[in-house]
Amino acid sequence: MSMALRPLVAGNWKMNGTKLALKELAGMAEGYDAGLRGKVELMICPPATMLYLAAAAALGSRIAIGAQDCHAAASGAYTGDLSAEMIADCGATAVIVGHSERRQYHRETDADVCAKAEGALRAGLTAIVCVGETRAEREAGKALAVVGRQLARSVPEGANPDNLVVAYEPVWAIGTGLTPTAADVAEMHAHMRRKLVSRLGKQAAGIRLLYGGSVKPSNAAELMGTANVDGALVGGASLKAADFLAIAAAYR
Ligand SMILES: O=C(CO)COP(=O)(O)O
Repeated sequence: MSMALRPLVAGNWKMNGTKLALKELAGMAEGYDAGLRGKVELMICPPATMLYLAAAAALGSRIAIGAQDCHAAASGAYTGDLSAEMIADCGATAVIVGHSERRQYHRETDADVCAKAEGALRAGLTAIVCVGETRAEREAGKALAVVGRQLARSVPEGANPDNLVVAYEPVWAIGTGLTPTAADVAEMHAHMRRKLVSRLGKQAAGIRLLYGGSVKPSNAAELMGTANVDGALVGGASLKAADFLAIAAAYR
């Protein structure tokens, strides 16, 4: 944890949740107000179908709402897509871009991710840019190089660090119950910090670097306590208020 940065614990609900899940959000808001507010920022990224309702429900609780993807353009003939402006119009304040599931299943390239991040910044949203190596890349000793390259190509030149969050999500750790060691996370996050500072300048020291991939209540304190880890991007364990709050409680 970097002492100077306000930690962020964000939940990515992926393609889970109908409006019934708003009761989990209400539970999160209740737990947040009862002792976590002021210590950690919380965000939930529900499916796009829930953004408007979730943002309205989260009003007053100060849990931020984000989307999981956006199109790079502000508007146009892109059937089925959503622009960052539309996401902002729903009351969301952030959007995840370049999640490995988008890179894998939708063949998004670093250039696509960079254009989406630019769209997010244009619309006044915080861009949460995801990077991470595959198992084969880690086993080949290429993890640092792969993530360094993704960062160089996916983070917009001249981005304002205030509106940028970077999430390190090793692909092999997502949904598998496997996590890197704290030493591997520390090495990767220090590497990411150096790369971002050399690209964006000194203010990049203020960019929050999240770890994501099988974060659970049982491993949150160790992962969140690692140098240069300024929070978490949580998948499965963000679907239930009790688990999500137990992870955020690493910052209590
Ligand atoms: O992909 C993730 C968050 O974006 C991580 O998912 P899990 O926490 O389910 O491993």
